[in-house]
Amino acid sequence: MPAPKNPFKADLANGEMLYGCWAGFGDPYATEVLATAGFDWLVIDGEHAPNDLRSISAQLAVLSGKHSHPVVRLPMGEDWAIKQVLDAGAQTLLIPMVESADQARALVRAMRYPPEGIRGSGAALARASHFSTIPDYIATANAQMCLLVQVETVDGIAALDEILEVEGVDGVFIGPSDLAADMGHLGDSSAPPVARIIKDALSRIAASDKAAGILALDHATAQKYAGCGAQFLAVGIDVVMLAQTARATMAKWRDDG
Ligand SMILES: O=C(O)C(=O)C[C@H](O)[C@@H](O)CO
Repeated sequence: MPAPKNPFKADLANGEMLYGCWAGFGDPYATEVLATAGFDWLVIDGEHAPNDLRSISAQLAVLSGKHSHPVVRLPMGEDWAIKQVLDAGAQTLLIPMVESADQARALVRAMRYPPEGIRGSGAALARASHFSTIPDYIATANAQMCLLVQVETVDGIAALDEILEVEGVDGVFIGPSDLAADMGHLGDSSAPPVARIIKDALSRIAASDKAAGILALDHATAQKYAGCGAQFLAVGIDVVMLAQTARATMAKWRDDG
């Protein structure tokens, strides 16, 4: 019995359009609610949301068997952290601030068991192997690993062509907020210089053998990014959805009664 198939990795390779959403409450109950919406992928965000290994593991558990595929984002691409979340059962990682092909190659190796990589062998006690009930897990896990690297700085954009050549990278996600900040347009990813770079980057990624990904919170921008070649397209953040809906609801009753 092999490691579980990664449907998200397969759908990316088949050119499927995949719509995602950020899961930012750091809570399995909220992520389970979000999964009822039917998004193709959900980002369990360990970079900007209050997540730790326990909360990430709990969210992986509630998403097991559901349509929404869990994409775990780590704060940074550290080998030890990658080892922990893969053992917890993550198969798809989104790693921020990737700025070189060497960095991307190191991430590929960190996600794979030897001889292809350096992932520590601890599957015997890991949720990933269903606690040793998948006898062939370590022999078959590498093929199901899906690596999404975030290119979101001026240096990262400059290295994009080399990053696109790295075997084992499945997708490249352009981080509009951080890219705008690094370009001197903090808080404004719609600034013309930033928009031009994003458009060019998405089209170059889409023209490669990798999938292009990005996040947009308004429909028009998301459609524009899709038109530029974005294939895994995040179209919302759960925290923002709740905050905006709650405030609008109170404002309406305060105004209309
Ligand atoms: O740079 C970006 O934009 C991203 O990487 C996405 C953000 O981190 C996301 O949390 C929305 O702000």
